[in-house]
Amino acid sequence: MHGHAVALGAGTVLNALSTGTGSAFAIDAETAATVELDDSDAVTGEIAGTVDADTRLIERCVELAVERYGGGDAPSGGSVRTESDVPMAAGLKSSSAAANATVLATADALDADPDRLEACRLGVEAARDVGVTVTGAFDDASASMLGGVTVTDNDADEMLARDEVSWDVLVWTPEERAYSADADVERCANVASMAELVADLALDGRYAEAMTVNGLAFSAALGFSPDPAIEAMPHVAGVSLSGTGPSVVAVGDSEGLDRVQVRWDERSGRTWRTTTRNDGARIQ
Ligand SMILES: Nc1ncnc2c1ncn2[C@@H]1O[C@H](COP(=O)(O)OP(=O)(O)O)[C@@H](O)[C@H]1O
Ligand SMILES: O=C(O)C1=C[C@@H](OP(=O)(O)O)[C@@H](O)[C@H](O)C1
Repeated sequence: MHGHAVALGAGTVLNALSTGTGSAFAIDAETAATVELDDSDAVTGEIAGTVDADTRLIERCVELAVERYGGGDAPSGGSVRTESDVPMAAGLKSSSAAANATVLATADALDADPDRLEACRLGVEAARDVGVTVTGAFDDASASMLGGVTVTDNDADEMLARDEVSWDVLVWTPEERAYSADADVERCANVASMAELVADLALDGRYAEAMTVNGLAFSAALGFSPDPAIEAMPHVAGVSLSGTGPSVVAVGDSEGLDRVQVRWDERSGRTWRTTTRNDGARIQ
């Protein structure tokens, strides 16, 4: 029984670590998952291009999805392999993209075509089970699954708003990695009043301004330099540290982003261009 699906990476509008309310937007970077189900009594995971990466998230996603969509004589085991354009633990929602793609690929292997939000909640449950998240990251997971920009309550796994956006996007991804599970949650709690302001802006549809305020607050709270954002601000609609970092994302028009790219190209790491996506994850 074979299944295949693709889900999207995302950038941050509001980091949920402070208040539980979060917001993210899907970008044109994809993670693909291929699932084979059998009666081997165990699920094994593999992440293309890595040797010692943590495969527990995708293995747990297969287990939960088989339980949910498999019925009475469900297969007892299988394998899952992901291939991803989304850099791991760089703030661009690699975990949400991997979980969503794996849940949908498992459903595909079982000939199911689940409701996308329900499938997304299953990936969030898997992320909580294996401890790769602080709040469950329903904000990131819903943007990755549905496309567009979402605003969510991560304590209740509820959607507060969803919109379509069409921005060019510039991303700076330094070499370092920052696992969400290691983030300093207490420092994030200190900027709760700023996070509330960001949520108000986002719920008003002022996503790009919300992002910029978020970036200043959370780069300070999490100990990242605000310099890349300050350089970008005169030329873009919005710019923020993405998630718990280290990537920084800027959105706006192409000419403004060109000007910022010249500056960010001088930094170590990778500066790359993409766009927002409004179509979300798909079974293939
Ligand atoms: N392509 C992938 N395949 C399987 N698991 C992945 C993949 N990418 C990320 N993960 C899981 O997500 C974890 C990183 O999550 P996190 O620190 O939240 O980073 P991000 O901000 O990129 O989501 C990894 O340790 C791994 O468990
Ligand atoms: O683990 C979590 O609960 C979260 C992690 C952060 O994202 P990253 O995983 O991109 O760092 C943050 O932006 C999100 O709102 C919630």
